[in-house]
Amino acid sequence: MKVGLVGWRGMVGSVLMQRMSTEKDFDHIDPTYFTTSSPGSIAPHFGDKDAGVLQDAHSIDALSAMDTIISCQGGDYTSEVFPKLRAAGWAGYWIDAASTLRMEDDAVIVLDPVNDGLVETALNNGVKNFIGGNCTNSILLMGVGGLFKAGLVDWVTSMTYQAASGGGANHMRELLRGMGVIHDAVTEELNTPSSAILAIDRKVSNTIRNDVPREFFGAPLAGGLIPWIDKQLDNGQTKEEWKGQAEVNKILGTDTTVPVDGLCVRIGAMRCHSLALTLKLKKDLPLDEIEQIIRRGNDWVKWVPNDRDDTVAELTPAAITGTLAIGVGRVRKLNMGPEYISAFVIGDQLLWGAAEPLRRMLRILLARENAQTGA
Ligand SMILES: NC(=O)C1=CN([C@@H]2O[C@H](COP(=O)(O)OP(=O)(O)OC[C@H]3O[C@@H](n4cnc5c(N)ncnc54)[C@H](OP(=O)(O)O)[C@@H]3O)[C@@H](O)[C@H]2O)C=CC1
Ligand SMILES: N[C@@H](CC(=O)OP(=O)(O)O)C(=O)O
Repeated sequence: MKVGLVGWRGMVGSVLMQRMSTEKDFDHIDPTYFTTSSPGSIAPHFGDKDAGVLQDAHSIDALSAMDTIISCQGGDYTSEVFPKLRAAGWAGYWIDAASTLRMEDDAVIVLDPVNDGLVETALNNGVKNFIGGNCTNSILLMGVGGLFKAGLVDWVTSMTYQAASGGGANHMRELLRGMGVIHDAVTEELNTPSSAILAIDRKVSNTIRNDVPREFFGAPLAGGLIPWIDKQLDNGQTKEEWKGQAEVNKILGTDTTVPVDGLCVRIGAMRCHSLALTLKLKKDLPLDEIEQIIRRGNDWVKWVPNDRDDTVAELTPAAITGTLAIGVGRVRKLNMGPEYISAFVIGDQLLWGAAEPLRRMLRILLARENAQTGA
């Protein structure tokens, strides 16, 4: 299969290349690398394959030669190039990390451990556009998808704690610079055990207000949080919050909309998104049964018992970052009634939240191609 890779050197694209190398995906494809900035330069050698030189990511002719294109280049690129490519008659598979096409009727939001049936049906029906979901929603469903698939969820509120990486590489750098600025302001006092903590705190507060950089986030993130992610909508939701219900229901292919809503908050984690959930179940189930349903959701659920030691050791960004595990813990019955449960879900937003569903979609296409050719 001739596979065009656009956006391979960006943050999401780099994680995708790492995962494709680890999983030996390159053994099964004939890769061509595209660039918006340096066509003609030497292409990278992922999977030890010589791919010649970088092709122009705006060349409809060059793109049209591909059977499948995977783009991590971003929404502006998709908006500009995708319609031209289809208008030129290209009938290949388009796999994309950007949100641009997600809610289109002729596109499926791909998260195969949760919606492989829907993906299969779409392929059989000739659908060609497969788009990765919003990171928060993919992590939510990788965590508690078992409950949704069992038809047990009446509604869910999702209060999120989202990492800097969701904004991109510059946002991660800004967070780290901010941490450094704060530390620099009180280094001397920190090295003096007798210094007064309230004096340190006063200096830190002033530094956060005045000196922590905010060019990319628009507010100081280091030492704080920002309870707003993405654009403002007329109904008071942020765009990130709006995506919750829209995407979760589309991923699941629900006939009746399951309400999903909550507040999305940016915090000073690097690349792990977390969600504190309140789920109203359709019936009162014992906790051990709920645990089994969640565990059976998919192979990546890492169940964390609701006790202190396990939670602080296993249900944190420090434990989850860089792994494909989706931590699910703090599951207990809430005071509101026996059908109300809490859950805390955490995952690496560059893996399941961005790159992993894309490479798995490629694998699904390769498996179909092999089945058709008898290879
Ligand atoms: N960040 C996230 O968490 C998520 C992002 N997405 C989607 O993925 C898209 C890409 O996001 P992300 O990977 O963060 O974007 P990046 O900004 O990291 O990369 C996008 C492109 O920028 C160009 N670029 C310019 N300067 C550099 C540089 N110094 N290093 C690397 N690339 C550079 C590259 O294009 P070229 O090689 O052509 O110059 C690259 O492909 C987003 O727009 C979004 O639609 C989806 C889910 C999550
Ligand atoms: N908006 C997400 C990251 C992202 O890229 O989302 P989307 O793929 O829906 O645009 C965040 O900031 O954490």
